Amino acid sequence: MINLKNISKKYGETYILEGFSYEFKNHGITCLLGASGSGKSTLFNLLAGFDRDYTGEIIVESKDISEFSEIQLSNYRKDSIGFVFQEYNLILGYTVIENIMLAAELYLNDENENRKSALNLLEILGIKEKAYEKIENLSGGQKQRVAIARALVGNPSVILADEPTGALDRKTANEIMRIFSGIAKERPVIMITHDNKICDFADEIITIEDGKCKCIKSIEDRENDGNKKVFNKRSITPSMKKRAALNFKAHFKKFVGVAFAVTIVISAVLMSFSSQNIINAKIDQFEQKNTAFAWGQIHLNNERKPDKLLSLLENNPQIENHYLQYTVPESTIVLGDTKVELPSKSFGNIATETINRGTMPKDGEIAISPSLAKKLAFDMTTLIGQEIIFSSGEFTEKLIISGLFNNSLDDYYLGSNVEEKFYSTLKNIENPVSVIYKVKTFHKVLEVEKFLLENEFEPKTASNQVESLSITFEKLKMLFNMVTVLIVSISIFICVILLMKISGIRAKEIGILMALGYSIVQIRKMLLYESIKLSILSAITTIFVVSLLTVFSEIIFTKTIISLLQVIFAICCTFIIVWQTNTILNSKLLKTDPVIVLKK
Ligand SMILES: Nc1ncnc2c1ncn2[C@@H]1O[C@H](COP(=O)(O)OP(=O)(O)OP(=O)(O)O)[C@@H](O)[C@H]1O
Repeated sequence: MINLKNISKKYGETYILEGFSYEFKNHGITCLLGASGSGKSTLFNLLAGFDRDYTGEIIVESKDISEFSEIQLSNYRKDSIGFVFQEYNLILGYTVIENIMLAAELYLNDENENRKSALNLLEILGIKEKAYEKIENLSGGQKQRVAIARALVGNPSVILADEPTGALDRKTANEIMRIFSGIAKERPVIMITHDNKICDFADEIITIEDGKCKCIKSIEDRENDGNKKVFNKRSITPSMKKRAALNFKAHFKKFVGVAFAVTIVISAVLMSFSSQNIINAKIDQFEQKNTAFAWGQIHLNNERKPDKLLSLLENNPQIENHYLQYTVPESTIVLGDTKVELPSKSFGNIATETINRGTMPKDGEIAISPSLAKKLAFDMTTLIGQEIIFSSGEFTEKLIISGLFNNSLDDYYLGSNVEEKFYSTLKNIENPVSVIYKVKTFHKVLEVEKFLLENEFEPKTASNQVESLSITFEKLKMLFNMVTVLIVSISIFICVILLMKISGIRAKEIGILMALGYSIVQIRKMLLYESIKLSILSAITTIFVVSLLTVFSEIIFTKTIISLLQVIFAICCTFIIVWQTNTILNSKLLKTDPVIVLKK
């Protein structure tokens, strides 16, 4: 049935097998003994069709396997060979029956029939009661029985066993060998071993010496004794979708781990964007409340014409508004029956005043000093929000008191629009006292101030407060960014470790599938379905985590800090990252060398 003709195999310039020839008998156990490094595993890999780099002929069931294509080799492993390994090479996370059905599915598409034949084999091997147990809960001997059942379920012509008792104690090893003796009645069992005691069960013993075969013990070939078994082969295409689903179930915890790790990375990035949102929102809020901080004022000397300054302000894109200020005449403020007369004054820059109650005046508002407030009401705190009538010359306007600012004199500040309107009603105004300007954004105050100083104009601004606030905001942003970078780094590290670990486990599984006779096309399909499932799971995890973050942010910041666009971005990113990473890992997995992974 198996005839090795003049096999030569070398690594580099060293021949491991050189003119190795041997014809295996059609049944019985053949032990391949030999010193370590003599070439036993090399021969095993050639017989299995894992290694094609050799000369000579390997004739199995009248066909030379050296002429097989990759697909034909997969079919050869599926139809002709049943593998048993020292380390069992069963799929962890699968149950006993699932491991056996993994091989059975290659022959028959009927789940019930496959289950029946798997249970039947388990009964023969004495572990039927373990059928629905997870592989990791079995003893070494039980695992090897499962591996034997898996090897037999396809009814192979040959059993190839690599140190099948190497991990077992003597008693269990003998039990397993008795099973092999039974199997060997119908087909050849070729077994690599170091263990001389195992050879007691062997019908034939061969060894490799100087790359050639040396027969130590032989039996009469009983090929023509009329008991030759006929190996019926049915070949079908197993459902890789179903296989992917089972894998997904078996590795669910690991997949969830990966999904969460990726989600945390994405959420960390999202939080980084959102923290910028929070900071910007806080700055905006502050600016809204403290619009006067954006004002600067430049006093004009009599001899200095304001034309150059006005043109500088006009052309500066940071400036939102500017106007000339004049000395204003006496004025009156009326609140109900109370009327207060106020002297002539020039407006300063409210940005440099300290507001101790309420806010700085905006459009249609006025801020007053405490001494003036006292003249208007007994309890000055009640004044905020009240309406007064301000009049001076021809100008009369109803204004709301926005706040109280620190000043010992009877003084007031008008909202900028009111102030500007007021100037337009003044007659005979020729000499402006100062120019006042407003920058568009609060944190540009310092930039504009620097620009004016460079042009030899010295503005009066609230630069000290603005600077300290800007530094605080910057530090806050930096802190957020550092925390984000830290979280992202840790998450990426966890992701890489998890994916590498999963990849290692998966490589072994891919090796097992290859040994069982699954083709690369089938394995690629299975990995594709798994990738889709993992990517969807990761996207769902992201939706879950982002929803939680949104709820928390609403509780903590009392508003949504993550926009819908950011959520969609996070979900898409998760899907793409997982999909891409998987595609790269899967292409590496498909290049798995079963020889290497099955030996580990
Ligand atoms: N991929 C390889 N590249 C180079 N040399 C290799 C390779 N695989 C095996 N060898 C060498 O070929 C020789 C035979 O190795 P092989 O694994 O077949 O021996 P073995 O008889 O199975 O040994 P052991 O009983 O220790 O498993 C050794 O000297 C080994 O170093």
